Amino acid sequence: MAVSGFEGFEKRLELRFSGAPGKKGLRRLDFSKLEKVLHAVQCTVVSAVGNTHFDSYVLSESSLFVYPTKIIIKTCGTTQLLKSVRPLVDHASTLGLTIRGCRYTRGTFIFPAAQPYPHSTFKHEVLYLEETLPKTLSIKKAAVMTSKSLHKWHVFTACGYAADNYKDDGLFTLEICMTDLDRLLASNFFRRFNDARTGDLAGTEMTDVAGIRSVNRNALVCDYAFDPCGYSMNGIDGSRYSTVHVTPEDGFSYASFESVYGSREEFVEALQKVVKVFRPGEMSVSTTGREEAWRGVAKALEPLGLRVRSRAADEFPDAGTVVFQTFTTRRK
Ligand SMILES: C[S@+](CC[C@H](N)C(=O)[O-])C[C@H]1O[C@@H](n2cnc3c(N)ncnc32)[C@H](O)[C@@H]1O
Repeated sequence: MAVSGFEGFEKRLELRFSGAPGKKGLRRLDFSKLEKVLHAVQCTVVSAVGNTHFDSYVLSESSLFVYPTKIIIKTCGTTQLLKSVRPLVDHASTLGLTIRGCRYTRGTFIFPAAQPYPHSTFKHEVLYLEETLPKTLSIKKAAVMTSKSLHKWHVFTACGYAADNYKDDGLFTLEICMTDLDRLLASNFFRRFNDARTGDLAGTEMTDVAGIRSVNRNALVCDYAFDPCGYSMNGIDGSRYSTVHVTPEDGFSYASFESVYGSREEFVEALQKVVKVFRPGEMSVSTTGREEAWRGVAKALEPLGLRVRSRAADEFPDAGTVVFQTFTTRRK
């Protein structure tokens, strides 16, 4: 942990592959190999669950999702996420899979000086990715999407041939980053002193008490409570994942939510439920994929007292349209 506090803002990496012989693809990767990759990143698995579509792991610092031809790995704190790129590409190759696309995103760190190389600056991260990814991923773009506050959205994407470029599959990814959480609501993510319970049991209670279960009642939830505070959960619902992470400490409180949606109607309800769980003073909402996904976000947040402060949009190879919007409460 940084001397001053825990860095909640996650780094997120998505690697897309092709050529999976057999249905399981990357899911055939030995757990011991995954553990070694995570060791290099400096985190461990605390809980795991899977279904017919994918495997989901709650990590000591956020989450990992393994699909037959896609890996999403999200880590916070002072982890070195990008150290996973080379071993993941190499392991995939031993399974007959070739990397086709890479997407790396993150917000603005609360404690940037505590980040180790290559996460010390976005420039270092981009150079590291460019040096580490196979040269075949030659269509690249890196950009920092700005806002009226300190919050920025850092995006790097890379893919190979034009044929590997982004294809609209009707889905988009929603990523929410919330800071300055309501103190009373944040207290739901502190464990009772000496409660003598496992992280899983305490996590399940937090999921219910905080109202996270109601965000998607169809999801199978894998949750974990850290000691003395902190919470992570992965939800799995068919082929779709959702994930929530909470750093509740006052002064650097942070919570994130991420999921995949097919329609605006679907996600607007989830967005409102998530905001009610945390009542953040400030938040950002990033939508990646379908261009029109951002519409309706401001209207959904307005009744909850959140006012749009900025909106930025850009196009990325392998990702489609990214729209980054920031909000503040009226009390600010
Ligand atoms: C891993 S969780 C959630 C991470 C997520 N990115 C976030 O900040 O929302 C981080 C929270 O758990 C707490 N925590 C307690 N023990 C921890 C551990 N061994 N590893 C990581 N976090 C721990 C941290 O202080 C922090 O409040």
